[in-house]
Amino acid sequence: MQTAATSSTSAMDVPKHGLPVTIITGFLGSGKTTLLNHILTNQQGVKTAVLVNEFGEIGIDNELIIKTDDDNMVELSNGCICCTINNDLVEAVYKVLERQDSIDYLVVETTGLADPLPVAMTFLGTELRDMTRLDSIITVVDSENFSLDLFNSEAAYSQIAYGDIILLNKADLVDEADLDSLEVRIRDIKEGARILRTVKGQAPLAALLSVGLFESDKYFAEEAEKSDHHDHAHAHAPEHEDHSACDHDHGKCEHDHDHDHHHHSNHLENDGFTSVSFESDRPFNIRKFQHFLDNQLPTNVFRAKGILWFDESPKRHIFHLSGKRFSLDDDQWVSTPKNQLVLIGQGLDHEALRSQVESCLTVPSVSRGKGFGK
Ligand SMILES: Nc1nc2c(ncn2[C@@H]2O[C@H](COP(=O)(O)OP(=O)(O)OP(=O)(O)O)[C@@H](O)[C@H]2O)c(=O)[nH]1
Repeated sequence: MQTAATSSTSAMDVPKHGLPVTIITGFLGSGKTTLLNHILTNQQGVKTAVLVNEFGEIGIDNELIIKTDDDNMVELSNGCICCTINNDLVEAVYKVLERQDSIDYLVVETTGLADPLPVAMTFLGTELRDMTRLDSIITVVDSENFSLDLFNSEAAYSQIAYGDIILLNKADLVDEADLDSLEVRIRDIKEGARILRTVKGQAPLAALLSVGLFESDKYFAEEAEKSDHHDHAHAHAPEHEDHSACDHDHGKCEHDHDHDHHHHSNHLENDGFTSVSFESDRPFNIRKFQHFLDNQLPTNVFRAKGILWFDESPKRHIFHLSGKRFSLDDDQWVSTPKNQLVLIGQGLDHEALRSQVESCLTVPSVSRGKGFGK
């Protein structure tokens, strides 16, 4: 294992030890960003840095995460945190640590398709181990859409299996009996987890943060066992090369996903999920977009999110689709209007979707040029 001395000197000057870290994981659209916003809004006096990793080429989340006083958010570029991001994650955490005077807590939001274990191992198995303290993994579950077999997703299983705290979120959308049976199924996978029922992630922060539920000893034992079974060479940037962590991480990937390290982006098609990202500086025609949603959007699009601009509206519209449910909320534009939309699903026909979305575009109406909507 490479020692910490090989990392950047400035990073090693960081005196901060044991920065508490919470990893928020959970399937696509389960409510991770909503939970994050709940935490950020209610953390009185605690300066929290946020690392966000998103699935899809356009980072919509950085628009959706509430801004606190200090610029505390670092967006990790598109990628699977499990493989591509390992170095970026280490780098990003260093950046946070370097801001020693301001940060008390770190929250990492993974993509909905990430296995949280490699993320945890990045904290435990690299030089970050000495500077951070993994507090817990929080798994957000969409109580309405949750199904382990539906997506045949390894990641979805892993998210439950490694959750220290599991939020049965969207409790408002299902009845009590469904929540009870969901809880039983989840306990089958993860005995002993702290299970809380939430609406919009609204759990008391004392039950979520600084709880000390992550047991690293257990992980090292499990992972050491796994790493005995494979020999894995992986090209991490030399300054952060740490094969104890790397082997562990990618051993899991290899076994689970038949993973090819020369094609990291392929791994993003995790469990068959891919994303189509769409951006335009032209507005949508609202009727055409409605037609797209009602008649064209295939059922294999499981998740969509967008910041939408309609020619007919002066407002900025926040669009979400999770499962079959979609919502459109509005607020004010603070920058020049444009359209950003990400569609995520299994077996998507990228070309068809792109051309359908494109055909919803229209030329901005003349009235807009005269000031309407500005
Ligand atoms: N009814 C209901 N809707 C919720 C709840 N929590 C979140 N939502 C909605 O679910 C949608 C997805 O929430 P997000 O917080 O963006 O989910 P996410 O897990 O961050 O999504 P990805 O990062 O794309 O995987 C949004 O429209 C939320 O407003 C809840 O408890 N009840």
